[in-house]
Amino acid sequence: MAKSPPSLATTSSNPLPAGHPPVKIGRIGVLIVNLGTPQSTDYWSMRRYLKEFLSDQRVIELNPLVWKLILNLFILPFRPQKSARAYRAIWNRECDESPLLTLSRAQGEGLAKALDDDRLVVAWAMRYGHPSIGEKLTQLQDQGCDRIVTLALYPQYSATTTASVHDQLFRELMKRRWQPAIRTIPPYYDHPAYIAALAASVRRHIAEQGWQPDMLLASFHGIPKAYFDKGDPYHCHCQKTGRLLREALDLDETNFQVTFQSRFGPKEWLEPYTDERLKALPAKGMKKVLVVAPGFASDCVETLEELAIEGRDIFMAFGGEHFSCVPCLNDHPDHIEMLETLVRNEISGWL
Ligand SMILES: C=CC1=C(C)c2cc3[nH]c(cc4nc(cc5[nH]c(cc1n2)c(C)c5CCC(=O)O)C(CCC(=O)O)=C4C)c(C)c3C=C
Ligand SMILES: [Fe+2]
Ligand SMILES: [Fe+2]
Repeated sequence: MAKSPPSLATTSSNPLPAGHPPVKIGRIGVLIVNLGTPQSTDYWSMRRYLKEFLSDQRVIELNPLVWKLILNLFILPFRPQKSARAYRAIWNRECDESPLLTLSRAQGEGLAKALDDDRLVVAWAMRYGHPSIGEKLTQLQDQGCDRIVTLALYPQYSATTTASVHDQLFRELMKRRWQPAIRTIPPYYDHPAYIAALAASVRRHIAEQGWQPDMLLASFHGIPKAYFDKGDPYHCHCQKTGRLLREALDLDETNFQVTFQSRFGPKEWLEPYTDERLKALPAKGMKKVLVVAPGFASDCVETLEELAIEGRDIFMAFGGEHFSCVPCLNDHPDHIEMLETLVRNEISGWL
């Protein structure tokens, strides 16, 4: 049942100097944020996206001047073509957009419907590219939100992702005279509703495909090992999600493993690497493999291409027989309900 905003101060109840724009207050903005994705798969769109992403010092912790040189000389002339091939293989041709964009919109709409309250305004944004955090912040304030709760759609905290979203949010706030009050939702890697939604998605997928896997790999995006050594809690969060999911599915270490994918650059990243594990499993008699990607709130190039296409090719080339990927939680009702629970819990003190 939709409720009215508690107080909406307008020019009639709150006289303002002549020419001052009307002031609306009293609503709560709910801003969900994912990583971002290219607008198109042409060279310049890919390059723009990669440049913004890879210029973030939370993502690449090298000396900024040295990295700028490497990025411009050795990465941006080549990487856009390589990435574009991957994106073309999974592009949503019906809407002519990246799947991550389609799914983020669906999540925003699903959450707005689930919350169904006139005091709340739901928006979705991307850390890199569009729709940006700044654009959405302006829209929320224009709609009378003087309190904003943000939810970075990364269940496991990492400085490379969650902190980067928060950095950008506060960078945007630095430009504003009248800042809203802010709450940021904590990482939810061990939330019972998240684990239950993941476990249900695995069980559903096994029932649909009709074969029992010899091994379930829980593949998370990697980060450089050096970041973990310096104290990033991401690895621990992934391990805890993995253990809770394994327990929820009643599996043990012989048929469930946590692995890390998406290595970028020559340095060491978190191990074990997903592709190396996929190569090794058939020789150990594990020829039926299922992969779930609990760290990704939405299917994206990393799950649809790197796991479902490249991962399958690798596994089959090394003697695998059955391979399948569990879809991410996306806009499934279990996921929307879990996001709704996180938001309601965080804003309960504001209502
Ligand atoms: C040093 C580089 C990278 C770090 C560190 C990193 C961390 C990280 N990323 C995600 C989630 C996603 N990454 C995605 C794509 C992607 N990631 C990197 C590099 C790093 N990521 C690149 C260069 C790309 C682009 C694709 C490519 O060229 O390979 C995506 C998908 C976006 C999409 O459009 O579909 C997601 C999601 C996490 C969770 C994470 C650290 C925990
Ligand atoms: Fe990434
Ligand atoms: Fe990748």
